[in-house]
Amino acid sequence: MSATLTENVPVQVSSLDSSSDPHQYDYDRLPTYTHPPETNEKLNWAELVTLDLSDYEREGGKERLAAQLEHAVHHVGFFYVKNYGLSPEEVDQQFKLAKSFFALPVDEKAKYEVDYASADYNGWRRNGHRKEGSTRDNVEIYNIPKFTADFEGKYAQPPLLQAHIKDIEHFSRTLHANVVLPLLRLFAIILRLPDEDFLVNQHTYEKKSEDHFRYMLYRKRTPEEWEASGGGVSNGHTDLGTVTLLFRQPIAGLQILGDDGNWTWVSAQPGTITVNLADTISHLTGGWLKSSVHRVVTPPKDQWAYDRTGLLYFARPHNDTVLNPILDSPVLKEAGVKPRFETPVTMEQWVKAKQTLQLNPEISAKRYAEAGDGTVEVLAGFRDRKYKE
Ligand SMILES: O=C(O)CCC(=O)C(=O)O
Ligand SMILES: [Fe+2]
Repeated sequence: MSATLTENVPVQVSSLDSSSDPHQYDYDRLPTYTHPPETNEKLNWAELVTLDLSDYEREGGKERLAAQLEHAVHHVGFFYVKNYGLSPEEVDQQFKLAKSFFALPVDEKAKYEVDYASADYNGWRRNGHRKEGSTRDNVEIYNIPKFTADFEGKYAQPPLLQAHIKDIEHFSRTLHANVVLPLLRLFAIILRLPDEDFLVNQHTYEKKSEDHFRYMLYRKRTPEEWEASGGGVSNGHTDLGTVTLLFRQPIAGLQILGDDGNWTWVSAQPGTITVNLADTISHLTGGWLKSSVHRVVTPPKDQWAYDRTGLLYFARPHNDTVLNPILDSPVLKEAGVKPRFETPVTMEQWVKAKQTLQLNPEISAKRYAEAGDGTVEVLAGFRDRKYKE
């Protein structure tokens, strides 16, 4: 079924066919991407803070932003950022590439299919991989690793993306430099760490880590298909890394589970990226920074006829980071946080354990069934659980 790429064997990166038109993938020759209209339905929207990152470099800016963020990262796990240093044109180009990539024939995309069994998520994840109600999921994913020596030559890109690889690299690196690293300094300020760069030093771009940039497509469905999917497009989950960045797109669907047990909808704020905290930053703070439970559900009816296209960036610490609570934070000391694993676990082990469950629904189902209490041991005594309605 899948044409997987073998790790460690350098793959010849495909170049444009010399006989073909070298301009065939120019942005102005690709199909246009326009955001679908927003819903008119009244939904129970989450109230989230918005950080203006242009304040970051100003005198006292970091402290102002940290104060604004403190409640959100401890209790909510979700917020927005704006003014992150990429132009609307650059963002639109990436939406265009996402749309064009998913429009490629299945056989073409299958050449880049992920290696599910090895829990290697870079490449294309096909739709229909997971059961959903009485049907199967309709979500496609394309993951691109960091642009560093560790990944060079390991993942071939289709000619469409290869033609724009410099822009994709610039986009990914900018998100890391302009959003991920500043946020990590704000977290350090909130945790009152003596070294503001403590977390930054565990997340440098050049050292090996499993950060990745993602195109995602939730394909539109017929009313019958939406009914059959049973309402839950993705199950409630926490992301496995440090933070996840989600570009604004207007199809409602993303929901957050609040402390009060209620799900609220995340709205599409113009010019923003939605950020959610994920498991690793929670492990590093013994649960003090909140890895938020979220899910994507069937959109409101007035949006059923549209595809939902996602651009995401997943930030993660270096693979050799040990996921124990940071020792020199007065905030964590006061809170008395404890390690979340029975024995020390590295990021590399954590990624493998969690991705094995995420990429292999049958393994996940079997292990949940064995536990029998709605939970599963991911690794070293740390358990994930199912989140129901
Ligand atoms: O598409 C979204 O809004 C969220 C996707 C998500 O939760 C994920 O990919 O982990
Ligand atoms: Fe997620």
